[in-house]
Amino acid sequence: MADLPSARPAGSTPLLQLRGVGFWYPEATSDHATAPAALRDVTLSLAAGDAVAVLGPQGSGTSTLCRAAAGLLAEHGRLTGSVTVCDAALPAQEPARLSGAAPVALLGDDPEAQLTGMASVVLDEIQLPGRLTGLPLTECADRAQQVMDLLGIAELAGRRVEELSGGERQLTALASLLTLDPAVLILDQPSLSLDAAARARLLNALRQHCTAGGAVLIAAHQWDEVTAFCPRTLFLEAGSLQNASLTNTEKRDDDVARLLSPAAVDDARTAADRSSHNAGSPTRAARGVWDTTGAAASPTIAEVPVSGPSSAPGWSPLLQTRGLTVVRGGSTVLNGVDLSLIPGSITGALGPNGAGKSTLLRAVAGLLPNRTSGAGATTVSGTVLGPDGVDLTDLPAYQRAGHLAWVGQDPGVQLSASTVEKELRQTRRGEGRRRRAPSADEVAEVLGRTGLSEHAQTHPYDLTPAQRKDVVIAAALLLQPRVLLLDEPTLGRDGPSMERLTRLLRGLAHAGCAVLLTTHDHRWAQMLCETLITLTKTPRTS
Ligand SMILES: Nc1ncnc2c1ncn2[C@@H]1O[C@H](COP(=O)(O)OP(=O)(O)OP(=O)(O)O)[C@@H](O)[C@H]1O
Repeated sequence: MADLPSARPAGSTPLLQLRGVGFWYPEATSDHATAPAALRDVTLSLAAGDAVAVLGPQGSGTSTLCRAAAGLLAEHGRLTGSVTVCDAALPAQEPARLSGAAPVALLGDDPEAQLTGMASVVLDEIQLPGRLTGLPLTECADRAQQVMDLLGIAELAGRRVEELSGGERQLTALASLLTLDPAVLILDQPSLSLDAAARARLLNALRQHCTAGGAVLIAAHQWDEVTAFCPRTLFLEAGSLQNASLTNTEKRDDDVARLLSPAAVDDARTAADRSSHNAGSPTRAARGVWDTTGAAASPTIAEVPVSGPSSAPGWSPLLQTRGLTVVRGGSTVLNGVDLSLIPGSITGALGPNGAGKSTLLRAVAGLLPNRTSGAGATTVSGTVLGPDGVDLTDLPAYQRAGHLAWVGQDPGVQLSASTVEKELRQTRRGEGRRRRAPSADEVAEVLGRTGLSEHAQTHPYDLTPAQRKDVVIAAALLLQPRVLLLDEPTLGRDGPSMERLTRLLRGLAHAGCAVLLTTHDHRWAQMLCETLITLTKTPRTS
């Protein structure tokens, strides 16, 4: 950005330098010599213009590395080695004293924790970091306008934060960070929830950041066009950076040129496709990274049969919608959606950010009660029929739950217990006085199916966002639903987790369940779903 006070040192001084960084979380610090480290001897240097992707499976330490690089770890465990940003040692460095130009800014990987909760309107949220760092109001407004234009979200400026879709929230959080014009931009899974067009705009923003002399560090469990943007790819395994790094330098210029051409959306996918077929792709898969560009090739996923009981004659739909229409805040979000889900089917709902995918699932689950006045005015019309043709249209959510289970985009809102096991034990199946808690064996079984066996006694908020989603999926499985509604189940998953999810869903379909899911991972959806529906975004009238 032009004419801003710069926190960047001149010349070739590294903007970010980690030297021999080790980190132990508090529970491991008592026995530092033998306890497993979350990070071990990590050495990494980023100069002006550098973009580095650190890839690794869930639990490998990618988020810990991001927080260490941002100076956010030392108080919560034992940190060894050193971290310097723009020649200042962290965590002593204080961004607030640098006249609005922050040396380092971090976008975390938890979509539920990215927004401040201090602003009710998007424009205020985006301006907030600048205002907190003492920038003049006009400067805050100028920067906010620039980053909203860059990320293509100017239309969101006056919207209420609580009304945003998942992708709109992610873009708002990114915009807030960019207003700080940080020297080092640290992004933990920045593509979470973003559609292809938004990913292309993010790439453009990252390119501008690097061209202007900044540096970018991206951490991810998934390979996509945003990680492919980085000329250097490193792998993290059990907290250690591995020797086998993938240098994309020779293809970078070509790929980036394509990614940023006018047809950036299609080209972004093409470039990532091409990258996935280079020598690095097997390396990524072997290291537990999910390749959003090559999902169909996974042999372990192909093992589970696709067809369920739907092939038997005489099965009637488990879920039907007729003319399902949702109007929110005066704008039509869903317009006459007709769906029919037969037993054993997996249906994918695709569409850009804000198209109404979550709204569809919530409307089916009965989670959008009619409210005719006020800021969140919502009207739902049309018909929803459940298993055996039972009319769910006028039933409240808790009564629909006997027929279908809903796993929302944000798992946090569905969790309330202090351990994973307690959360699952409080799931109640059946109706009225016949409702009963699941047995210990039933809980153990779903923990195994969702890969959570080792985490039975873990607090859900000590899990990764993807694992938290698994807890909610496990609770849904305990309800033995005939219809499963699954909102964005792929977010933040590594390769093994994606394969487990895929097997789980195919197993459910094989047992006769009907699954309706939403995702931005189109390759995965094409491989998994027999039916794909695409929702389009309707222009807002207010
Ligand atoms: N309470 C509300 N009042 C007004 N508009 C709302 C409300 N809640 C959601 N919306 C809007 O409805 C539209 C659809 O949102 P929804 O979350 O269903 O989109 P989505 O397709 O799931 O998007 P994403 O891919 O980003 O998750 C968005 O424009 C969103 O801002």
